[in-house]
Amino acid sequence: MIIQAEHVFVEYGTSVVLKDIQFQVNKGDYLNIIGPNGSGKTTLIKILTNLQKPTQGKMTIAPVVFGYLPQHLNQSAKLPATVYEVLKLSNAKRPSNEAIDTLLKEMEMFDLKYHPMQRLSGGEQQRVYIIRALLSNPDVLILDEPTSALDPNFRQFFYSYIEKLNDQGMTIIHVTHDLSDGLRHGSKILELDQEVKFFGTFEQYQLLGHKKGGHHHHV
Ligand SMILES: Nc1ncnc2c1ncn2[C@@H]1O[C@H](COP(=O)(O)OP(=O)(O)OP(=O)(O)O)[C@@H](O)[C@H]1O
Repeated sequence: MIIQAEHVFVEYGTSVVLKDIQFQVNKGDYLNIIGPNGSGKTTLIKILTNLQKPTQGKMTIAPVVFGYLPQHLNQSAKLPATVYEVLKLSNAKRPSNEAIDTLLKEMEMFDLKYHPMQRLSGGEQQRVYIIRALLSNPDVLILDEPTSALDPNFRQFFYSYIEKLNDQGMTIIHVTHDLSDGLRHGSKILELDQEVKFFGTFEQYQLLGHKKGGHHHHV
């Protein structure tokens, strides 16, 4: 067991953002967190990454390494640092140059290694942050809307890459608006709208009449 939420509430003054949340994540799970704007997804991720505490209830988190790919690109994208500097220096683990080069090649970014971040496109910057998250070799990888700036080809490549990591035992937590992305057999779904609307496998979710890709919310 990596994460266990028991009756978790988050309240801001009188407004209840998360209500009686219960779910658990086991090692090797692929969990998709879905729900409309304002449904509490980001708040839940903040609790998982220890940036926020529940108002009530208990969130138990195993002492494992979390990697986090945030929804919004970091402002460091405006700094004159190069791709290499961002990967090497902004990573607590100080990854080896070999590990950096391998991932740069896999993500088709090697030619841009010494380019300043501020001159990369949005999708290229997003790839750099993907590589940075992977370089920390996390036990649990949290992806918050990771593909918003990625073109369809790279998006497909990205998800098959993530599936491979999941096959090797990495736990994946994927926040998304679009269920057509990143879904695979055996993956689980946590549907939020203040409270848990659904928690179970993708197959169970389909049995309830939900279709792949049919879960559209305004972004
Ligand atoms: N610091 C805060 N103070 C008061 N209300 C907050 C605060 N942070 C978030 N909220 C409210 O909590 C609710 C849930 O926000 P949250 O960011 O978790 O939603 P979300 O599901 O991630 O939405 P989106 O899909 O738009 O990213 C929103 O109504 C938001 O206005």
